[in-house]
Amino acid sequence: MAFSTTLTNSCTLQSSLFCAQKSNPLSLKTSILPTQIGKNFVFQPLRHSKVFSPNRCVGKIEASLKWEKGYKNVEVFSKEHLAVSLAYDVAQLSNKFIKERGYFTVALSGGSLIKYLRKLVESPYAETIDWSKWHVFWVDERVVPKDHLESNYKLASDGFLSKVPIPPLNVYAIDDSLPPDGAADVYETTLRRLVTSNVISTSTNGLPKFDLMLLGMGPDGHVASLFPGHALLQEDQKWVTFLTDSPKPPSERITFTFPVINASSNVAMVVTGAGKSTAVYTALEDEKQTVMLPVEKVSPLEGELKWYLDKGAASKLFKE
Ligand SMILES: O=C(O)[C@H](O)[C@@H](O)[C@H](O)[C@H](O)COP(=O)(O)O
Repeated sequence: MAFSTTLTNSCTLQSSLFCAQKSNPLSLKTSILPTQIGKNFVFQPLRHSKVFSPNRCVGKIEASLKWEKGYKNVEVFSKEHLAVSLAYDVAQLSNKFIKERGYFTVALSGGSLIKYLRKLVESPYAETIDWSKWHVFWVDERVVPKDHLESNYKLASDGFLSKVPIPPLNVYAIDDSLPPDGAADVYETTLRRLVTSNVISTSTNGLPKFDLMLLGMGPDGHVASLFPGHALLQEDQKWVTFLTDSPKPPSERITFTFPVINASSNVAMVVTGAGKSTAVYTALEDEKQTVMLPVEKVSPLEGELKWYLDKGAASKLFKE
């Protein structure tokens, strides 16, 4: 429950407000959530500056808002403040897990997530995080060469990994010489080896338990390469699987399965843009749809899920 620690430290006032209204969290929009004036939201100051690190204060995150809904922790930021907050939280988790276990295992998605990690490569994190203990994986990857424009590895390497001193052997790209089925099998074998050697923790049900999984979400509610209506949503045996019919190009991909995603210690769901507001609303509102979006299946069994939204992605949550 590492995120909880961060949240409690940073937001005592809201936590008590949220607890008081937890039975109907969306009613918060009429009380402490923002009112909409024209196209702008008015945010209430939320955080106690005395419990912030200096860096957190510099980011003016007091202009964000947050509420809890059961296991779901949700924060809404400007895009800039989202990057500041995400970096702070990732750094906290990195320190915690390196202290506890000697490693920090992080699984990345592709997409816009990578640009929201940009503050991690800046001061103070660039100097203070013990990058030598990081082990980096991909939640999903397109089966293309590593230098291909569509490669999630290339995206992360160019925008993040090349800027920090993570040992190359700790960065687990797919074997891009293999077809999708072979690449998925080899990736799962790698995970099994790292679970055996305790680099990756193990959940009580014997699955790899990543310290942090960083997920994006598509406008259709997909996460990783697990798309609406696809048979892989039900995969419960494999840790890593493949598809050759991805509705989002490129068609050939490998992906972690939901059991592995939900075995994580921490899942950060980083979602921005008004184009995703309907899927965000569907995922966070109470009345369950007959057909669940993939994102609704993200529910860590022994861990913590936290949503990082921008105002566009959160916009439907605030409508009366
Ligand atoms: O390989 C992929 O296509 C990505 O891993 C994908 O799952 C991504 O995370 C979401 O589509 C969100 O992407 P955006 O944040 O760019 O919308």
